[in-house]
Amino acid sequence: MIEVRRLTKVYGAGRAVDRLTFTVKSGVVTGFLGPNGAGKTTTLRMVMGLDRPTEGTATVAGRRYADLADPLRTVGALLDARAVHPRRTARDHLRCLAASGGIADRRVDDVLGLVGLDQAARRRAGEFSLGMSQRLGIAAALLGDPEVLVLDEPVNGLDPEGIWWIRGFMRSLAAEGRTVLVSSHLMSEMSVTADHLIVIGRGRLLADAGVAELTGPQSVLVRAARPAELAGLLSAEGASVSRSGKALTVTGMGSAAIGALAAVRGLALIELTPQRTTLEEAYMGLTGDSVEFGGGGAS
Ligand SMILES: Nc1ncnc2c1ncn2[C@@H]1O[C@H](COP(=O)(O)OP(=O)(O)OP(=O)(O)O)[C@@H](O)[C@H]1O
Repeated sequence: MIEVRRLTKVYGAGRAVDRLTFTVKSGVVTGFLGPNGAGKTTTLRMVMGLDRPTEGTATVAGRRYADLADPLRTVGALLDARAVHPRRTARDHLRCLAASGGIADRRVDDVLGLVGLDQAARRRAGEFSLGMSQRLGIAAALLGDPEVLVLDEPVNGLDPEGIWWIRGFMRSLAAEGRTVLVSSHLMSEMSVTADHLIVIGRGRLLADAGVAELTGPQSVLVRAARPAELAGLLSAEGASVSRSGKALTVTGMGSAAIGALAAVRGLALIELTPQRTTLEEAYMGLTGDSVEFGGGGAS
């Protein structure tokens, strides 16, 4: 578990992170979303003990990073995949990290296998593609077999195969009961990867909710030959109905139930369409006022 309480980071006159409070639970993938400059990396660096909070706390498994008895075995992070010695082989890079954390050499081969880099183990890390570098970074994060994983923009710049692999890998780590926090500025990516979302803008918390919750309650658009009759029937069954001409917007009842009720009463339907706010729309609505540099027009 990761717990962030009133976490604040001030740089000069600006607040990169502003009294942020949230909890990241185990067993699910939690997306950490926000536009560029929202404060995601700064937050993750404070969680990992790389930056000191101006105020507030960030703890992993109940302790600040600096107070962890065995940090590599508690939390692993991918913050900058290119932060490797370019002439060192992938294997040697991991062996150095393992040695510094008192981790046995054989774990290096285990993690290289886990991320699919066994064939590239003796190649220099400086020759790796971005996708391979991301895999190496994830291997490093997994060295201590930690219960908590923090990944900063792991799919940035990857091709579809690389994205697909990382997505599945994060899901499998969460399914093992680990805590997985992954940052992104792309809602489209997080909507297919994460179960839970923490959305920030200008350093502040904008939303902390399940993916389904963020899209709001589902409504169904129904067009019927005899709309007044159908509206009365649906209302009597407990649905909320608003009417505009032949079109009804129904909440509180799914499309299957609406179709079944109409069929039983012999009411012809012209259209029956579930309406759902896309996550992208929900995200734009949340972060619209908090982007650093808007695309034209007023900011
Ligand atoms: N070392 C620093 N000194 C001064 N300002 C900083 C520093 N690090 C970050 N900032 C500022 O803090 C704000 C948050 O930056 P941060 O990198 O945490 O955002 P982010 O959400 O990770 O953005 P991105 O998606 O672009 O990586 C930005 O306005 C940035 O310019």
